[in-house]
Amino acid sequence: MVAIAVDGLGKAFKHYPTRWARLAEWILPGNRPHHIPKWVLQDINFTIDPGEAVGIVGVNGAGKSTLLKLITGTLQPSTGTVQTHGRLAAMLELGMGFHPDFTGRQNVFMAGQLMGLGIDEIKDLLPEIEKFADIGDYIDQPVRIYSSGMQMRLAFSAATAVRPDTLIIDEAMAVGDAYFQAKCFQRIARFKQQGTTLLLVSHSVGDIVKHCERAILLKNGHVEQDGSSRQVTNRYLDELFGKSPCPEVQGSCQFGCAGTQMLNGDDDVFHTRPGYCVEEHRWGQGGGAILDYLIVAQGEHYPSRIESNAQTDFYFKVRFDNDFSSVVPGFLIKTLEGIFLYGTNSFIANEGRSHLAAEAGNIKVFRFSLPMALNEGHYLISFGISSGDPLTNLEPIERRYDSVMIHVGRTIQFWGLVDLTASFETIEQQRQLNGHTCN
Ligand SMILES: Nc1ncnc2c1ncn2[C@@H]1O[C@H](COP(=O)(O)OP(=O)(O)OP(=O)(O)O)[C@@H](O)[C@H]1O
Repeated sequence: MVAIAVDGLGKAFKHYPTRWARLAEWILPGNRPHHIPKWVLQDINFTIDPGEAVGIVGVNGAGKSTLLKLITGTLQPSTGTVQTHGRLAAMLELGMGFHPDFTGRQNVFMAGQLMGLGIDEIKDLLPEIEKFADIGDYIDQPVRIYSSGMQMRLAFSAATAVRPDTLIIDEAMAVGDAYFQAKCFQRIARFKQQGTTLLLVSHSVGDIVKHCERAILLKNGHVEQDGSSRQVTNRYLDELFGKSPCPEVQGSCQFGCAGTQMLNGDDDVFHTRPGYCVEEHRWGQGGGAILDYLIVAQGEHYPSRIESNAQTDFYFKVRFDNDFSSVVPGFLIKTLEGIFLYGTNSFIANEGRSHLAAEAGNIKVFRFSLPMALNEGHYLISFGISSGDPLTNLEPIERRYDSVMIHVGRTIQFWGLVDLTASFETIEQQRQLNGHTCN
């Protein structure tokens, strides 16, 4: 028996080209239809086994929420079938359909009954629901005065008061604060251990990889990929950031071959390289251009995954169109959320010893080498070339911010984003001697 079986599922919404078309269809029901079917899901097929944790990813409008609504029965399919087994709890949208004029407590009773619980059962569960939601006296206030985070707290707490066979969550937890989200994920993890099937829609690749072993990528209403969450989320990020595979330079040869390719050409091929982000921010005052880049780690060019702490070389090639008495290449790493993790330039990295000049027509390749002392995740790389005095006034010739995305693999060596390479020792500070304390 499977937990969820989706077979040939499709959903078309009615799209009316004009205001009058809707009216015409309403007042002339027997007449020809005045709408155009807008298919948002077509021919979706998959099964989910009991106890599996599956993430659904896809860009805005890909059909994720519609799929969950079809699975939970909130929407009726236009084609195909959905079968679910066991008790299903779903957090589809904020507030789980809470009535704004009723209090939190009254809403919990209504939601509990909709989930098939009896009044006495709900009464027994209420103290635990209140404790988990932790919204204090608001439980007796009308839901309309709740913040979105408070609604989500109460909704999650009520929906998961009894372990469901299948738990379906649509991005709803994003409105909770970090502490409450962690509490929710702890509960979800416990349910998973006890056999609950999980279906999770999230734009957070980290959450999908952490909580789901499998993921499904929806694209334009179709299943684009169904596989391990790591592979599928990588593909999703490629969709988001526009990675363009470049098979001729992928592989595991040493730097020489691609390095020669980099050195030889003078075309701008930056955007053709694996990991390139179409949404880069490219700017500067001119006088040169960053044409190409290469990443080498573990003996691989453009590795799809860099092991945490692996020594990594970032090469980038610059064409100079003007003469510069001093040029300064620079390099930055940020998280996908934009947190600036690390930046350096040739001057800082060489402790002030580096002085570089360039003439119009020169093409130069620069390299920053560093251990990828970061935790698992995706990061954005920026390259820059500036002119002027690195101590007083640098003018950007060209900067390609957030132009490359890298994926750093899992580590068990530290917690947090960055490996600050702490050392540890036990210091024996005090010794007891004959009842006296000696330092
Ligand atoms: N009730 C509706 N009537 C008409 N079109 C709808 C309706 N609900 C959804 N759609 C359309 O279906 C498409 C898929 O929407 P859906 O909300 O499922 O996408 P999604 O992947 O969940 O997006 P997001 O990441 O933005 O939440 C969108 O183009 C949306 O406009």
